[in-house]
Amino acid sequence: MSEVKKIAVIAGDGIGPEVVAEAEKVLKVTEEIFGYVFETEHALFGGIAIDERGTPLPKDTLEICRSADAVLLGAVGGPKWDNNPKELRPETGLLGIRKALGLFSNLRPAVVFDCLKDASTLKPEVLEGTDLMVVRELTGGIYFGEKLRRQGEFGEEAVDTCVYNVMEVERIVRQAFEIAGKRRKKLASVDKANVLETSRLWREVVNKLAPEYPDVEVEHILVDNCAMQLLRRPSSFDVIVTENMFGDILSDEAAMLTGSIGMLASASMGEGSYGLFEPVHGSAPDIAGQGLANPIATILSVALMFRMTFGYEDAAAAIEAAVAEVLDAGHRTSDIAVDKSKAISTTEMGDLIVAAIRKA
Ligand SMILES: NC(=O)C1=CN([C@@H]2O[C@H](COP(=O)(O)OP(=O)(O)OC[C@H]3O[C@@H](n4cnc5c(N)ncnc54)[C@H](O)[C@@H]3O)[C@@H](O)[C@H]2O)C=CC1
Ligand SMILES: CC(C)CC(=O)C(=O)O
Ligand SMILES: [Mg+2]
Repeated sequence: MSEVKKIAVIAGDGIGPEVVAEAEKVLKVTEEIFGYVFETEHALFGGIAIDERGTPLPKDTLEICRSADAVLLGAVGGPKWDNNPKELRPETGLLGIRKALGLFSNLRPAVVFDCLKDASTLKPEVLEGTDLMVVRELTGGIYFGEKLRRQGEFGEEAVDTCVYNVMEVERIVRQAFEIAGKRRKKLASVDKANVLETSRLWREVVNKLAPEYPDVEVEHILVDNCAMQLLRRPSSFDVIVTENMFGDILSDEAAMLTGSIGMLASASMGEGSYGLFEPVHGSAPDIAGQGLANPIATILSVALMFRMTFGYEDAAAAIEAAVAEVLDAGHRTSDIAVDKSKAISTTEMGDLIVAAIRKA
């Protein structure tokens, strides 16, 4: 019997439970077809944990994640909690779990499916061949810096502080170089070095490490230019490495290359193979509870888990092939449908992908 792999499952808020339910169907069919064994343990997290336990990140949830081999997360957040004090916001729990688990490296692949080119707002010829990976520093920068309010010369002021140290930059840049070395050997380092001191440190570190990776071509690009070039020449990008906030923004922009943020998976890793796997998107309160959510981002996050944490390349490839097969057959959730009248539901998309895995 295959070794039991423990997966902490966090559904979260909004569409989180809907898309995680589809991903759990994929876990089950993988056990059936490939003989792998998963022990899942659900944990409360985010807004629902605030409501039920008075904190977005209960201690037992962190323990469940720490004792697992990997974490599958849906999404957290919603208008209900937006005006809470900082410590009672779901997003604080998200930043907290990333920091607590040492997950400094957020990998966000964006690959254009040929059959989905018409789902993008960009011209098909511009999208041709787009296959990029955003490597986002995930536990530093302005999201984790000091935040305060104070009385200034002109009334109340708010302050957000951005800090990066050499160690934080080196470890994410090294990962990005190594990833680029296994891909098309091009690394675009994105910063705002013409203004920000943290970006000047970032660029110095990239330049210091570059000689260790002579086969990787390095491009330094300012974040505003990169945001524009992502729409102008997306297929020219291989690996993008950048700090936390820029990566957050650019990876959502990359969603439009693929047709929808409902297509974007992610892996949050530390130095080892342990990881937290979640869709790039959020809890989508505007469509929650309507069966509209595209589960593919979460299902492809399971494929990333199989590949990066468990080494189950066969199962990872089977999931990715099943997603491609279902999309090639013309099945679309509303976010990627040209003819919305033909759109299928979250559960129908999940069932079709499971059937395609089973049939393979
Ligand atoms: N990792 C996480 O848990 C994240 C949580 N959030 C939280 O989510 C909440 C909503 O944030 P938004 O800015 O609206 O971002 P969002 O990513 O939840 O939604 C942005 C837009 O994309 C659509 N969308 C998102 N996922 C989709 C899917 N799977 N299928 C189809 N359409 C999808 C939504 O309907 C919405 O129109 C906020 O509370 C935010 O803080 C936002 C990003 C990440
Ligand atoms: C709380 C936010 C940083 C979540 C988010 O937007 C993300 O991780 O992409
Ligand atoms: Mg984001």
